[in-house]
Amino acid sequence: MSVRLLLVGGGRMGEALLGGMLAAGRPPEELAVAEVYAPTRARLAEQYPGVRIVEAPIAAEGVVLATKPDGIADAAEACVAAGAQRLLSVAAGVTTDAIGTAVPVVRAMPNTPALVGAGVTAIAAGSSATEADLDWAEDVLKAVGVVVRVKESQLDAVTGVSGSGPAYVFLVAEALSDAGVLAGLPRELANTLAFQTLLGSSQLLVQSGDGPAELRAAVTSPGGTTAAGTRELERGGVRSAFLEAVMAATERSKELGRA
Ligand SMILES: NC(=O)C1=CN([C@@H]2O[C@H](COP(=O)(O)OP(=O)(O)OC[C@H]3O[C@@H](n4cnc5c(N)ncnc54)[C@H](O)[C@@H]3O)[C@@H](O)[C@H]2O)C=CC1
Ligand SMILES: O=C(O)[C@@H]1CCC=N1
Repeated sequence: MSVRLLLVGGGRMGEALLGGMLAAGRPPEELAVAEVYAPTRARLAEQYPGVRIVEAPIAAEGVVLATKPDGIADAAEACVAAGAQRLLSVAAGVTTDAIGTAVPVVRAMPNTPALVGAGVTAIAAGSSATEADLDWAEDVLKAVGVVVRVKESQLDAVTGVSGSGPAYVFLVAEALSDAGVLAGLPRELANTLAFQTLLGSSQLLVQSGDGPAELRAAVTSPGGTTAAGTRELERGGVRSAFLEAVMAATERSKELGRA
């Protein structure tokens, strides 16, 4: 009997999607994971009871391909040979043309906050994928966060912003906490202040409808502490560092697609 959804690759992204879908209430019996690495299979089996954990692809109505970019085309072929009806690839850079299987392919770029239901995923249809395939992909992914539809040509830039984005935010979290310690606070307190500030600021940004410049102005009293701190961030080139980081990640995504 074929499974509803097979995840191929139970690594960091595959597990974020798996954990997020289960937390959102998807029944474990509908899900399977194909993972080549035995210790990972053992860990997943223990952590996610009810989910079928296998070594190689099995027949599935739909498949999420979450192996490394250079293994995606082979994994796709193996899934189609096993009876997959449609594929959703989350690999950075690899185009749907390069995957080029006999079944429809949707390409997506999710991010790891999917694990806590707060991901954002952009999806794009390959040439043989229909609106119904995009609806299917959106249905799978909306359980773990916001889903947006883009042109496939935009996915490298999406990767630079939101696929890799959590790593930039975690770096900011580390730096803000380290700065608190430098200013004399105990680590645990600095972590609480830094992490909750990131969470609260993100919620305010998304929920208030105000733009970041407006919200930043509301924190910045004339001649006050924030203006003094912001001047140092600008002096350190933080804005330009973000521009360069996203451009470098976008370019790297394109390179992965050419490899
Ligand atoms: N980690 C992230 O934040 C994101 C990753 N991605 C994409 O997700 C994919 C996976 O990335 P990660 O999870 O970070 O890598 P990872 O290395 O943590 O996971 C890959 C997993 O696939 C397994 N694997 C390799 N070949 C396989 C095969 N033929 N069949 C079954 N399992 C196989 C590996 O043993 C490993 O557990 C990549 O293509 C990446 O571009 C996309 C968005 C975000
Ligand atoms: O670093 C990477 O290549 C993957 C794709 C986006 C996030 N992680």
